[in-house]
Formats: sequence, structure tokens, C-alpha cells
Amino acid sequence: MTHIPGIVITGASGRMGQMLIKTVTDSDQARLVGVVERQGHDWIGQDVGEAMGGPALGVLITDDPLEAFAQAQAVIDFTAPEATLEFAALAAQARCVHVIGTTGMSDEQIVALEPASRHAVIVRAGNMSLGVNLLVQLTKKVAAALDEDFDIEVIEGHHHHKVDAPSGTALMLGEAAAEGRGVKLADVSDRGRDGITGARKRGDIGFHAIRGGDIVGEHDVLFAAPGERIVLRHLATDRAIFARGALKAALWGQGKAPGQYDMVDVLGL
Ligand SMILES: NC(=O)C1=CN([C@@H]2O[C@H](COP(=O)(O)OP(=O)(O)OC[C@H]3O[C@@H](n4cnc5c(N)ncnc54)[C@H](OP(=O)(O)O)[C@@H]3O)[C@@H](O)[C@H]2O)C=CC1
Ligand SMILES: O=C(O)C1=N[C@H](C(=O)O)C[C@H](O)C1
Repeated sequence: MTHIPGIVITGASGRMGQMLIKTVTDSDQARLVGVVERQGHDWIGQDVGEAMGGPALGVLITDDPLEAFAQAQAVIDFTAPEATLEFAALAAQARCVHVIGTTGMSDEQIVALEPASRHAVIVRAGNMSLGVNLLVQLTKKVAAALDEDFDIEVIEGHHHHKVDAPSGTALMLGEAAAEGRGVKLADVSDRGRDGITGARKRGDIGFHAIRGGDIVGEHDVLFAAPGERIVLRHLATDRAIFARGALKAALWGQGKAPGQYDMVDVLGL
């Protein structure tokens, strides 16, 4: 009989936490073995299915991540940067694959994942959907094919609860455009213009963020030259696309060598 990996979901009550719980329980390739929320949350101790307003799932929500991770083969984590750093150390201790969807991590926080990745597999991506990861590849190709006559702007839109900008996806797309052009994003990034900014600098990559209502996630990469424009676009209409990608990453990571991977590795793009 093939072994079915046990999965823990962190940030259980969150928008992605609940979508991930549904995705894992609906799958016949994984088992939900644990669900974590932060200390003091009113879901602690409840059955997660009932807490979500449905039938019992036989999994109680805990505020003890290490105890939960010790029963699992993978942790899927869409929470917040500080929490994700703490979970990375614990997932490494339990030798679990750690799938990180959390965005808004600083460069220092990303570097701080390194010790954990010496002991366990980390798969991290600002967007786990197939469509966006394909768009990243397309962006790199288009940027490599065009010269700096084409101004590159990344425009993203999200729901009004989102706390970080630019989105993780926008940064992935910006990195891809910079890589295609053979430059470092940090040298050309121009974020959210305001006031007397002066004319646009040739070669810059601009970022703009819209926040409103219940937008799940929308990303445009605009290549604008005199006389013509190219727009590469991804529209997410259902968070299930991110959860399906994250589960795929958790399964893909089983048996892989410790280290840091992304969805391009998982999807073989
Ligand atoms: N990579 C991808 O494909 C995607 C990434 N995301 C990213 O996932 C993250 C979560 O998004 P979303 O579900 O919308 O956000 P929510 O705010 O709905 O959920 C976040 C969850 O994380 C928990 N959490 C936050 N801080 C901590 C902490 N310090 N310790 C423990 N738990 C904590 C919250 O608990 P509490 O309610 O108690 O604060 C909540 O349960 C964001 O960074 C978002 O950008 C989202 C979609 C796709
Ligand atoms: O916060 C969100 O909702 C999303 N966050 C990710 C990001 O920052 O790009 C992915 C997706 O767009 C939804």
C-alpha cells in the first residue's frame, strides 16, 4: 500500500487556511492530521470541521505546532512572516516538508529560512497557481525578447484585507522581467509613484497596487512602447487554485533532498 502523507495546516481560520483544509480533506492523496491556530484563538480545542460550520472531521485545533508537526509529513503554511519563520524552525525539527505561501517576507526573513532548509524541504512561492507560474515564465521570455523601448509595469489588485504590497506575485513577475532583461530588480524597481516624480526612467520596472472588495488576485504585466502595448494577464477567481498548488508541492516534496524549492521546480516549468 502506498503511504498517504499526513498534512498539518497552520492559520486554520484564515481565508487560505480554510480553503487548504477543504482541499486536503477532499483529496485522496493526503490526510489532514493537524490544524494549528495561534494561542488564545477561540477555535483552539474545537473540531476543525465544526469550527468551519460543517460536519466534524475528527481533527482538533491546537496551539502547539511542534506536537502537530511531529505527527505529519508536511506543513502547509499561509500565515504571516513572523509566524512562518517560527514554523520553519519547528517543521525542520520534525523533518516535515514546509510549504510556504506567506507573502510580505523581508529579505532578512527570507535569509533566516536558510538554517531550516539545511534539514528539511522548503517549497516557497508568492503564488502557488499553475497559471501564475506559467505567466512568470512568459514574462521572462517577453522581457528577454524586447529592449528598453518597452517600459515594464506590474499592476496588481487584491481584496481590501490584504496587508502587504506589492503582492508576492507582483514581485515574482518583477523578478522574472528583470531576469529576462539581465538586470537586478533592486536596481530598477520603482514602486507606487506619487507627486512630482519626474519622467519615467528608461529601464525601470514599475509596481502598482489596487486594494478593493473581494478581488481574489489580479496581475497584469504591461510592456508599453511608442505605438504599441503588450499585456500579460492572470485573473484568479477562486482561492482553490492556490490550495491545489500548495497540496501538489507538499506531495512533490516527499523524499526530496533538504533545500529551498519553488513552484517552478514542483510544476517542472
Ligand atoms: N502563495 C500563494 O499562492 C498565496 C499566498 N497568500 C498569502 O497567504 C497569507 C495568508 O493570506 P490569507 O489567508 O488571505 O490571510 P488571513 O488573514 O485570512 O489568514 C492568516 C492566518 O494566519 C494566522 N496568523 C497570522 N499571524 C499569525 C501569527 N503571528 N501566529 C500564528 N498565526 C498567525 C491568522 O490568525 P489570526 O486570525 O488569529 O490573526 C489567520 O488564521 C498572506 O501572506 C497572503 O498574501 C494568499 C493566497 C495565495
Ligand atoms: O493575499 C492574497 O490574497 C494573495 N496573496 C498572494 C500574493 O501576495 O501575491 C497570492 C494571491 O495573489 C492572493
